[in-house]
Amino acid sequence: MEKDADGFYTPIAPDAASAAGDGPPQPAPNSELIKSTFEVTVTLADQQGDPNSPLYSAKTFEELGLHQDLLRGIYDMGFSKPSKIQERALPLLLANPPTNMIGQSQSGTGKTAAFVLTMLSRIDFTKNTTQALCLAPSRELARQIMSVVVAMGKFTAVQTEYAIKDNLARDSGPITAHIIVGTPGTMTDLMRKRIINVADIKVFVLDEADNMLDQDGLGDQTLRVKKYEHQPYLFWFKMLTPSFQSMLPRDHPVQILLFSATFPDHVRSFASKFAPGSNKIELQKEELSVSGIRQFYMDCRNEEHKYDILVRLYALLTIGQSIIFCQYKHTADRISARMTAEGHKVASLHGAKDPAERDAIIDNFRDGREKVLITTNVISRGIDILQVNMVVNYDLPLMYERNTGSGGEGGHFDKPDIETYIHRIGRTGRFGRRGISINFVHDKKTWLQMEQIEKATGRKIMRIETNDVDEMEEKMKEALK
Ligand SMILES: Nc1ncnc2c1ncn2[C@@H]1O[C@H](COP(=O)(O)OP(=O)(O)OP(=O)(O)O)[C@@H](O)[C@H]1O
Repeated sequence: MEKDADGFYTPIAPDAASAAGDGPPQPAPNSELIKSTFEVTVTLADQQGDPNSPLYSAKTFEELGLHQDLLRGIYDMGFSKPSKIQERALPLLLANPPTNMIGQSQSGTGKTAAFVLTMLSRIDFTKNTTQALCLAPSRELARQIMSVVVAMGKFTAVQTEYAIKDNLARDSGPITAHIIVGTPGTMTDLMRKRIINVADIKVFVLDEADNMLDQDGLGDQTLRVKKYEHQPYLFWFKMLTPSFQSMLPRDHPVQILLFSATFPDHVRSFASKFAPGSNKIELQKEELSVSGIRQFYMDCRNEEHKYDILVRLYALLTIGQSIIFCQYKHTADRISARMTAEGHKVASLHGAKDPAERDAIIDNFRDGREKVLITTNVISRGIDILQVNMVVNYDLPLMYERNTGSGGEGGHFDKPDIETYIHRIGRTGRFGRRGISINFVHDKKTWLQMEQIEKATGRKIMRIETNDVDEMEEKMKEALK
């Protein structure tokens, strides 16, 4: 397949975009071109035609035949041209009759706009009924997706509603919003109670689909089990997926869209069943993460040394914004309390905090009022904050494996969680920007785990000396240039 240097543009500030006034919508002024080097494979559901043909890619948003109101929304957001995934996916997503899609593209390459435009394009605004549902694994991501729906739909009559915890009044009546964005547990609950009416649903989107469709103990992957306490939405989805699907309307087809930066093999086949007959856009295995993210590691002596190094990095962490990932909520709380007591300004966010507090913490971070966020996997996926230029894996992401053998009760966290690693580091280096990630390793076991990650992702992870702060600073500043 031909390499395409044209697919990937940096955004420009929204206020610099051509204001959406009267007359035909105008693209944002030329933005700096960034070479897109990754390759995608397109497989068409009907096996007809050549997926490399220009017919299957759109170099401009106009070519897509989008409604003027949507074009105005896109340009108002400062987008001038489609990114590679948008260029490839949108013609397939918008074609009639609607076809399902499994869309894979690296973190920060613009998948959200692809599925949001599809939802908005398919809404019949003359009807006050729910016509599109979108599920995301965390409330933070659901809120972010909603902000894109609202921004892109700014010049349409779209009505939206959340299906996230504590967002609806207890006695709220039926929802009539065109698009509902939420998390699986609340969405399913509202569907069961018939507060959400699915009769007119045309589009159903699963963002971070591989995560939510991970069937764990099924098929030949019976041993690959993640521990639900650490990813409770997996539990929800595993329990609810079959009933969820059965709640969707049967009298007309629903376009099912599955998007993610990762689709591990054991999820891929289930995804194909969940979204039958889909067009597929897939990444090569060795291109799962973007090249703009420079990856480093630091050899720490022990757990306490990890903390010391983090504190020594503080000045660097606050040059832009940074996210520190821990395996456990209590670790995130402990190190943030300790750093705060020592006079550093940091925030911590995890799933045990109440919803209002979570919203305030992520909003503060998004607006730059907090510069360092210490967290768990809860925001490892999807969160798009362009100023984040550093990600620290204070603990490497690990997956839970059940013990094998007779009487194999319990399990252990020993195996690196490659997908979560790819998503975590993808919180930086968004849309062609540069970013750096640093892994803390502190013993042979963690070193070997990191080696497995390096092998699986095919990207070099460079060592940084922990006892030479100047070298540390120099290397990092160099990487961000
Ligand atoms: N065509 C475009 N022109 C300019 N900027 C864009 C364009 N498309 C998307 N962006 C911007 O790129 C950033 C990343 O997009 P998005 O969050 O959709 O990435 P993603 O592929 O969903 O990433 P992830 O896998 O991490 O969820 C966003 O800030 C978005 O506004």
